[in-house]
Amino acid sequence: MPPAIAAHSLTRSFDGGFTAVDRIDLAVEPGQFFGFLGPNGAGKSTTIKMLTGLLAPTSGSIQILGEDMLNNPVEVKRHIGVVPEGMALFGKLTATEYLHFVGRMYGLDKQVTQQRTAELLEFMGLANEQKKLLADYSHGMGKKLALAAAVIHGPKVLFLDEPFEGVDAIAAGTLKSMLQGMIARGATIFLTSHVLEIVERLCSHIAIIDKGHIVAKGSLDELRAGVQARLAHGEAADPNAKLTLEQIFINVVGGESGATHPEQELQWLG
Ligand SMILES: Nc1ncnc2c1ncn2[C@@H]1O[C@H](COP(=O)(O)OP(=O)(O)OP(=O)(O)O)[C@@H](O)[C@H]1O
Repeated sequence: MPPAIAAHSLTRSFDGGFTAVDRIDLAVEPGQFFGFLGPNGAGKSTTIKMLTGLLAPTSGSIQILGEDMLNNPVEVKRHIGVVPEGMALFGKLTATEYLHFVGRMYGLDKQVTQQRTAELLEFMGLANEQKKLLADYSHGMGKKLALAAAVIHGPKVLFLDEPFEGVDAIAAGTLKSMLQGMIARGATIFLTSHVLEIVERLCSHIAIIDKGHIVAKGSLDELRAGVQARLAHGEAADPNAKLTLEQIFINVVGGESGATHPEQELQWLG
């Protein structure tokens, strides 16, 4: 079986010559819950936009479920769902109108679209907000609706850019169990999040991008072993300590960040 997501030497430069994503390779196997991590500005959203056909790469290749994204984007988009950065909702529609539009756009018939719309709005706790225009939705409500829209056609591969940002704890719990249910039924999920406790609980495999380069990838245990081996050379390391994902992340990308030395910074601040 081909990987659910494969990218080879994927690169994106912007005007002025700045390269946000620099020759990255990714392979996500079917059924994996994959966490894509990195500091602010590392290139996560740019990568997701390329993988989902929202942004053309400068160079490199992308295959989704063995299908070439760049040569056959329409076929690929049938099988994927995406919650992009910024969500891209239509402010002048209600939630029901929006989900009907998205469902029909994916080719679902009217009855299935209506049924799934009602189920999704109920599931997301938005059933009482059906008359409100999306422009008047709160940020968290918009996130939940964007996720509903991303799954209405039952995608095999789901891309989520910060799905838990601004979502309350109860809804986050509901979303997590929905995503785990999708994985149990064979879907593949590619997710970015700065909430590392959630990523640690959900994701079996992880890649970390920093300044456009992949600096670590593998299963959580492989990443842990890599950092542990590096730390073993230092004096402060406890070889028996089980590193959290946050500790792994900070070890992999935190070295140059001013935030790791807060006592040296902003002395004038209170
Ligand atoms: N359209 C654009 N034009 C110029 N530069 C851009 C554009 N889009 C993104 N960038 C730059 O590319 C780099 C990567 O941005 P990206 O949004 O992919 O980061 P990110 O890892 O998702 O960050 P965050 O965690 O803060 O959301 C940043 O330096 C950003 O300023």
